Amino acid sequence: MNTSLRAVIKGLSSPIMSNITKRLCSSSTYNFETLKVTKPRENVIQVELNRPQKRNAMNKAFWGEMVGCFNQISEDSDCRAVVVTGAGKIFTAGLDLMDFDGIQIMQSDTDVSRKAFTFRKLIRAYQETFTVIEKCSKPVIAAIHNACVGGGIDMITACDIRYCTSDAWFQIKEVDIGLAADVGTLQRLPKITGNDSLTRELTYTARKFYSNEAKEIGLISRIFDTKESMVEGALDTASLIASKSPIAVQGSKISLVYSRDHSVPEGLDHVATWNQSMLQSEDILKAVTAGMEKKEAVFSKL
Ligand SMILES: CCC/C=C/C=C/C(=O)SCCNC(=O)CCNC(=O)[C@H](O)C(C)(C)COP(=O)(O)OP(=O)(O)OC[C@H]1O[C@@H](n2cnc3c(N)ncnc32)[C@H](O)[C@@H]1OP(=O)(O)O
Repeated sequence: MNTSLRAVIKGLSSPIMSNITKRLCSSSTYNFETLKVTKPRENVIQVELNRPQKRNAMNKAFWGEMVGCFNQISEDSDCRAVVVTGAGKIFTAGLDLMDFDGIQIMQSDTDVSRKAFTFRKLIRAYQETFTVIEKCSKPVIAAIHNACVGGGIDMITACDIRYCTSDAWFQIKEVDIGLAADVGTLQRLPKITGNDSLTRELTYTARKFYSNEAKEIGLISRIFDTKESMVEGALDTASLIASKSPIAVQGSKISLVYSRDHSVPEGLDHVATWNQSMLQSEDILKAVTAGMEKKEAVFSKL
């Protein structure tokens, strides 16, 4: 941010503006029980699912913390790309079957319709846990090793880019525990793979599928031999993204997400409206000049 803008923002005294000032002028610290958040590279954040003893199963705390974490990342001007990894033996075992808000709702003896309303609120809240990844303007790369089960597929399908290890396997497990997947897989996977028939097969049968098939169907874009090489590869991609104009990268993400859910004419109209402002960015001159001079451009924080 340039000095005069900083001064103007600092001069504004309302509580909302002072929050904005804090956001723009200071870098974030992250503190979560189920997520380990680090900054392994310049302008890159790594979010590690961090319950290895429980195979990174998604417990009550996790569903809330993801929302807090990604909202914070969205506002963090020192972050331009994110890598999501899993600690320990596997990426994630999906929903924590022992620590799930639905258990209390099921056990309560309230009227069935009232229970239904409560369940609806819970499901909508759990959906938000992964939709925040899509809403986050910074590109998010999922780096998946070994198993990615149930809620794990919901999560990775909300990410921008997916890498995995050669030993990775995937399972849309929900029918095996008696439910229809409801936090994103059924909506996002067919759009990612463009294969409706296969999405239905994988959903109805809950059969495991492995890294090669995941790559063939377009769920995964790169396979690595080891977790270490995959995480390095994901961080390299994140660093490359972070070296580009944040105006260009974040505008691209917003346009891609919008266009996925709209017609081509609507998408074109949306990006025209977007770029009528963004084409005026200083980043364009910086990028073009650096390109001509064969130098690296340095872009201001966003
Ligand atoms: C509104 C709802 C929205 C969300 C819906 C989401 C739905 C889903 O995610 S459906 C899928 C649910 N997940 C499962 O059914 C997977 C169950 N786990 C396994 O099959 C295996 O654990 C796995 C193959 C993933 C890994 O096997 P491994 O041999 O490596 O580990 P284990 O010895 O089985 O487990 C180690 C400890 O972790 C605990 N654990 C594993 N998965 C879960 C889980 N999903 N929920 C709770 N806890 C889990 C396991 O109990 C062991 O704990 P401990 O006995 O204390 O050592």
